[in-house]
Amino acid sequence: MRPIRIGRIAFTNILPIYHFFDPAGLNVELIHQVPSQLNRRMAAGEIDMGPISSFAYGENHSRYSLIPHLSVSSRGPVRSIYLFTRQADLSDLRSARIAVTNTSATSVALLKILLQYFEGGDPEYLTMPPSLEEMMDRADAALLIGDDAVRGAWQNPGYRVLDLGEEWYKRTGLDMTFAVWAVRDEVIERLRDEVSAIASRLIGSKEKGLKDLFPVVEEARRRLGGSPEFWFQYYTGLCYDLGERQLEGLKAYYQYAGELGLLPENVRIRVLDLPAGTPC
Ligand SMILES: C=C(O[C@@H]1C=C(C(=O)O)C=C[C@H]1O)C(=O)O
Repeated sequence: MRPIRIGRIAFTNILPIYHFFDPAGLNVELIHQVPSQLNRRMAAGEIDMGPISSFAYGENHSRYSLIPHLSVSSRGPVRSIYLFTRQADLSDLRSARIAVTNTSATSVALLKILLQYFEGGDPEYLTMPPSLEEMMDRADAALLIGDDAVRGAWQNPGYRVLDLGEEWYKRTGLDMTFAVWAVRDEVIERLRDEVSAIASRLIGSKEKGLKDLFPVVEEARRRLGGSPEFWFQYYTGLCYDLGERQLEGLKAYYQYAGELGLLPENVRIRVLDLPAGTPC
């Protein structure tokens, strides 16, 4: 039987879930990609389960289900989804030209919700590879996510940096879920026990990673540099659960995205009934 193909986000944000993930005894293959590629490959049937943009779940809600207790979420600042701008506030960008990274789906739609729904703007968007310098050469502001956002903030040559997790929280008071763990329904129908075993192993490795953050922080530093304090703050500021507060934020995000015509209306969130985890 061919292995179950599991996605893995090619950013340090995911390390607390995967650092201790031991695939021994499971027939799996790990596929590392940026979120937009994971979204595309999951939709094409080339990945069976794994993290995708919450936005991509919304596009495919009729044929995907969610693995419980796993997400990449924040309540307030996320510290790796940044809009770099020459202006002071989001409201100054109502008719700006904004470059958005081609690695994201959730955050691009989140920016549209913030600017169009909450600020009444109508900016022009330009999708580009994640290079802060080239983006700012062509636009008034640049949206970066993941490691590109972290590096961009460290190298920032003087732009104002707006954290989209914080901007969402200020306007809604809700958590924001950027990535969810999805599985294609067709895969569950064939391989329910295998999916369940992998999900339990991932939830277990996350609990170990969050309890024992030090090696996770060391791996992040090996990959990107930065101080231990930075990474401890980063990882403890993120929430990796999919509890009630995250689901409430996700529902609101789908509602706004539906109203703006970015996603279908009435996205249905279906979470598989699998073992319990620890809520944020
Ligand atoms: C917190 C993050 O969440 C992410 C943002 C995503 C998106 O915008 O589509 C998708 C997956 C997550 O990696 C991040 O990338 O920094």
